[in-house]
Amino acid sequence: MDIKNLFFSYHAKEPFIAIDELKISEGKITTIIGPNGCGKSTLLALIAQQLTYTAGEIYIEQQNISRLSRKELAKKLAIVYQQNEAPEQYTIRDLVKVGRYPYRKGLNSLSADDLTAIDKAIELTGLVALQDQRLAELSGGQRQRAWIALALAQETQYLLLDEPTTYLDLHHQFEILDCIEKLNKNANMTIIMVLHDLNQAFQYSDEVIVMSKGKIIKSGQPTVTMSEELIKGIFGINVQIIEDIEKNKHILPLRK
Ligand SMILES: Nc1ncnc2c1ncn2[C@@H]1O[C@H](COP(=O)(O)OP(=O)(O)OP(=O)(O)O)[C@@H](O)[C@H]1O
Repeated sequence: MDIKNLFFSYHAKEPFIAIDELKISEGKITTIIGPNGCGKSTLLALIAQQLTYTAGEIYIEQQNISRLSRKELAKKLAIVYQQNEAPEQYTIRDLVKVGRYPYRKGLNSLSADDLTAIDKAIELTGLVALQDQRLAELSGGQRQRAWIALALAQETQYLLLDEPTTYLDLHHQFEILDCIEKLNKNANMTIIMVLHDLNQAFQYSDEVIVMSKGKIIKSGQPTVTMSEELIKGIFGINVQIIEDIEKNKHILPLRK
């Protein structure tokens, strides 16, 4: 994905989001990090064409995606928001069926392709046994996986996730991140997500994008990009980057 000269403002004055050039690699996991209010969700929403930018272009495979119809775009790119709402009486399967809307014509019944995509999405998210359970009866982690399954049923190359681990306990946070990693590795999906946990960004991302005040400060491989100095500069906290016996790096926040 290529983003060029992207400008956006919620208010008419100066642009809030200002990005000259940003490339997001296909087939990789890219995580956007940065302090509260720096524009992470706004950037995701701009990529997903949920907000109209004042200038700029976003290309997927040389195609300017602002020119695509909603259905065409929904075949290329799916987004899972931080908070998602659906009728509580829906079962997981009902919800996942919604992901087939870009492929459906009118109110026709589901095609064989639709059913295959729905089954695959439910399987990839580990929800086969729970598929007839109502959303109201699910835990936060199961519910999050159900929304990811809806996005998968869209059969897109790109999956965008806005803070997919919010409100989940540590076990379920890792469950979701492992599920996302599997989608990337096994289904070759390009993942663009927002995370607050810097260690999780470190461990699960091929690339990170560091934002501050609507701008991209740095991007690249996490271990190269996220230095102690950069984290101090962006978040105003002292950290130490340490290595465990398996040579994995971890960010250790220090009290001032
Ligand atoms: N609909 C809106 N109208 C006006 N201002 C908005 C709107 N949505 C967000 N903002 C403002 O834009 C800025 C960026 O918000 P955004 O949600 O993109 O940040 P973020 O980095 O995702 O933050 P967080 O980490 O807190 O989720 C904030 O100052 C926010 O108040």
